[in-house]
Amino acid sequence: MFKAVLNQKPSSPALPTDPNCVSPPRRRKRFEMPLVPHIGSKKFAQSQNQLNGKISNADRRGDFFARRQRIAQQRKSLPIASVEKRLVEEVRNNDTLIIVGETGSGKTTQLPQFLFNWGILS
Ligand SMILES: Nc1ncnc2c1ncn2[C@@H]1O[C@H](COP(=O)(O)OP(=O)(O)OP(=O)(O)O)[C@@H](O)[C@H]1O
Repeated sequence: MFKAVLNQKPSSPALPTDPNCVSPPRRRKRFEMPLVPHIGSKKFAQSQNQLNGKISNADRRGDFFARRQRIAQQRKSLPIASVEKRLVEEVRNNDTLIIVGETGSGKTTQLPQFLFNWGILS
């Protein structure tokens, strides 16, 4: 029975060979993040140390709000934060988007959160 199913011809032609099938053009784009003082640079390390130092005592006491504030500040300091809105628009407007940015700029950890917050992912 399995063999019989495999030998059956499809009743309609496959989409790619159908001359009447015109697929819409795919929109592709390359998005390059701006270079900003970043991981590996002294300035970035200093800014992260400042952020860590500022609230670390409250953090140690398990202060939820201080911890949340520190995370928010660290997220804001990442290069990807400055292009959040533009990036979300590009994701909306393109079928394929290649995002180029320095290592540690926030592509992996921040982009999914942006897409969730802007209602693109649920
Ligand atoms: N588990 C973690 N704890 C603390 N900080 C983290 C953690 N994971 C990532 N980070 C920090 O978050 C920032 C963004 O990292 P992320 O992995 O999103 O960058 P990326 O652009 O995807 O990097 P890559 O190109 O190397 O994958 C970096 O500064 C990184 O050090």
